[in-house]
Amino acid sequence: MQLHIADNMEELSTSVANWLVQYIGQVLEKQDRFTIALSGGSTPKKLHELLITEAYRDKIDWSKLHIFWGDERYVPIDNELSNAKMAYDTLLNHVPVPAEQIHIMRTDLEPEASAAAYESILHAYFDNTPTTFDLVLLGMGDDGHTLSLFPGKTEVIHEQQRWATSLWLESQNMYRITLTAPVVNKSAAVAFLAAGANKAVVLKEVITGAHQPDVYPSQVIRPEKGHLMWFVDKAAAGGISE
Ligand SMILES: O=C1O[C@H](COP(=O)(O)O)[C@@H](O)[C@H](O)[C@H]1O
Repeated sequence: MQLHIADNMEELSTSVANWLVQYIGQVLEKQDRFTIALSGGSTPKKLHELLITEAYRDKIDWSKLHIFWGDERYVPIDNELSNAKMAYDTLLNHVPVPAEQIHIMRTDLEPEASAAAYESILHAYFDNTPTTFDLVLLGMGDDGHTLSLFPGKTEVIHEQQRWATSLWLESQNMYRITLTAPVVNKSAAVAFLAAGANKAVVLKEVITGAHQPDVYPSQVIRPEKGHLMWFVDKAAAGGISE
């Protein structure tokens, strides 16, 4: 595991953007597509905004990117809570990724049908490849959740077979659709982005504490062969050092 600590959100997003440009370029020297799962929430917004600036936009061959999501809130795509809407507004509406290479988690189907449809897409992409995604970008909530793997949602946290599933979240009165650990842990690289002092206590437990994935679901993310990176700001790092 590699831990990168930036001074603030701006620097954190810049480090990830620089690393991303270099990593995508390196992967595309060996293959003709780059598969990436985006995260939702608020943390990636700054990164997205940077990637569409002149400094970065032309350094990425967007035509070769294939876009997925790590999880989705079961709301219509024009709802402010939609992870897909956030990514379109801040990134995808501004870069030339072919529409047929963008795979949203659908919320116009029943939650379980949507998860099953997503799994079919994932299997079509990855059944004959040694790894799944080239990169999964993840966030972490201040309760330790990542994707839509929330504390106490034991069955979903410990899922072994399915690559995508749906779940009901009482606390938010909402269904979620999420990738599961088996498909994420087969990725070539996973990068967590976390910022803010409200994440410090949990981040320390996730990275340095005992393995308790039911309490801290982010701990279930352990790529089998791929790289695991954490990009965090000083506030989230608290007392942890690189
Ligand atoms: O609900 C969610 O939250 C996490 C963390 O979001 P953040 O606002 O703290 O960055 C996010 O990674 C996930 O995709 C999203 O559905």
